[in-house]
Amino acid sequence: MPQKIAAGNWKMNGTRAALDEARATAAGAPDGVLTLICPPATLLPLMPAGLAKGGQACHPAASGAHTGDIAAPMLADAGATHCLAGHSERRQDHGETDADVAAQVSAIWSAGLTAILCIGETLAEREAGRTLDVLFSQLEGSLPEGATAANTVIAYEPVWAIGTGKVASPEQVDEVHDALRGRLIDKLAEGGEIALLYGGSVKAGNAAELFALENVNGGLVGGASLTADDFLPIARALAES
Ligand SMILES: O=C[C@H](O)COP(=O)(O)O
Repeated sequence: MPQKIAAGNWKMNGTRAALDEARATAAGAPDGVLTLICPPATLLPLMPAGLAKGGQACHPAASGAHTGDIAAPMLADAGATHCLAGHSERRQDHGETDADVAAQVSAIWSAGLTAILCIGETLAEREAGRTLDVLFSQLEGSLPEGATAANTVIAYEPVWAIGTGKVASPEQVDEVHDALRGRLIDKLAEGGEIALLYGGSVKAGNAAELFALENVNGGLVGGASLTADDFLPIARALAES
């Protein structure tokens, strides 16, 4: 069985005052689930024990003259075990291509971290009936050779559902996750064991029905991961699924 993962992405939110929420989340994290928070890099070394920690992005190089960037070994040094790659906000705001994302995933692996590779279609692509084509193409282009259940997690995040309050329906998520699972099994020896997360307006009220789906192994949660009151019920719903 793939690992169950409740992953929070704090995005560009949080100063030291937010560490109280991380502490409360760590204190209430349920057994049987990897509860992970990807805070801003400034908070990474300050995060409490009892939670897994992740970076939100990294540069493909291990060091060098890249002002403002963060390298995967620095994230590892600051306590991260995971790092997101290819989040749609990075693809949009920073023009990251599949090739850029693949280079980041390789860097994440080289630093001994697990990559959480994000893929997702826009509303226009969904309405044009291209959802699976887009996702398979992102998978092909942004996941290098060598993915295993230990070094890779895939997060399906429909762009139109991120931060909009519009969660994908269980039918839509089920269809996509089943297709992704099939593709991973076809391509990779450990494709059946790689955790598949859903992301996009996950909250306490919809978590249980999403996590009940066969190929949904957890969530990548943005807004509802910022407080323990919002995030813990999601992690608990996953533990009970
Ligand atoms: O990384 C998290 C996703 O972008 C989902 O964000 P959201 O839960 O605020 O919609």
